Amino acid sequence: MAGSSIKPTPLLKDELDIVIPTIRNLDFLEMWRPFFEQYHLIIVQDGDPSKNIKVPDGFDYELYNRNDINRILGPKASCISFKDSACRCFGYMVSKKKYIYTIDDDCFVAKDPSGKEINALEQHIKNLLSPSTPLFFNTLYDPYREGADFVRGYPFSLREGVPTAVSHGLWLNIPDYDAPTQLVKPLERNTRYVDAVLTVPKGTLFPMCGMNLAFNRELIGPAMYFGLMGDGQPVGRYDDMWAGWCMKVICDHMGWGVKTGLPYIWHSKASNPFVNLKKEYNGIFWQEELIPFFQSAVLPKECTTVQKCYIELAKQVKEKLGKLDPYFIKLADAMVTWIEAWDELNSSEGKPAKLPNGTAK
Ligand SMILES: O=c1ccn([C@@H]2O[C@H](COP(=O)(O)OP(=O)(O)O[C@H]3OC[C@H](O)[C@H](O)[C@H]3O)[C@@H](O)[C@H]2O)c(=O)[nH]1
Ligand SMILES: [Mn+2]
Repeated sequence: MAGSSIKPTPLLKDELDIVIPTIRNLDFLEMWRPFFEQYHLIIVQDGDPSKNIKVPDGFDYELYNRNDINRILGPKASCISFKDSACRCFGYMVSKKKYIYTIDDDCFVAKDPSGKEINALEQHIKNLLSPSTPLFFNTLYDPYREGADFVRGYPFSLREGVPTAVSHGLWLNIPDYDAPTQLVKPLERNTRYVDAVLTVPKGTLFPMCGMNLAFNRELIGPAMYFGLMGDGQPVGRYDDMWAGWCMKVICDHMGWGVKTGLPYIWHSKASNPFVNLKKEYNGIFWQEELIPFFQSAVLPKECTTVQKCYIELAKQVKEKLGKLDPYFIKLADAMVTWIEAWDELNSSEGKPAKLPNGTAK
């Protein structure tokens, strides 16, 4: 019998949204079409709302520009950054799905060492649907992967693992370096494909990059606020870092896991290191204080939901980081506004009506 031409239904087809921040164009979607076409896209158009962003035919999407964000959130729109990829978190807020995958518009399909095209989304879904092991390190990496397992000495009481909240993918070609590193090593390219998925151990922070990132929105969505960055703010390119530090403290508190490693994407554009240095310089200085803050952050046992954890964290940011710079007082307030907006849009009566395939109502 001739091979069936029926395409298998992609995993989580109706339970996952792909969120793309863009200030450029969406031509990269052509390369992702085989992997993305059956998923719903949420495009967050940054910059000039009067610019028309063309979405390639055949994709099911909703597109939000700054006018839409202002219309939907009203005064609470102040917590969504402008002129920074941090705007992507608006897409997380308006989604109704259980899972989110977010990808930058200069990220393309990479190839594994055998030359096979990598379906990054499929790998992220596998990562999210299998447990994490933050409480005890498995030296053979992901024990739930085909052909691997827990090694001798791994406590059986811990082999069930914990729910996975975040899957952090990596990048071939242009690595996600900060500006100083980019300036020192302008020609460095990441050519090393490491065939591993690791759980970030409990109590350990890491620099989360938003370029190739997936998460369980029902678990950790309210903590995935990408902060106040870009236009009118003293810092940029710390959007995903801020979210990653808040997220990890909350995941550790809630007993959830965070994975990093596969899948790889091919990152094609190196952003301008001098522009990046201007955006980053406060962040590079402040992070020497921010990391000890997050490392020592304790959430009381009364914080039984992500929203409660996040509000408590915002309180501690205001109390302890407000003296570092008044920016953190503004950021702490924006964190609270984010949760208020999240709860407003995600309570049953608060959802904005949507048009299929196009801009929001
Ligand atoms: O003002 C802006 C600038 C960019 N975008 C969109 O964000 C995505 C990332 O932009 P780009 O590829 O130019 O920046 P990178 O330096 O490579 O990105 C890294 O650092 C910033 C972010 O944390 C990002 O996630 C990192 O990968 C891209 O889709 C742009 O169109 C924007 O919306 N507004
Ligand atoms: Mn990029």
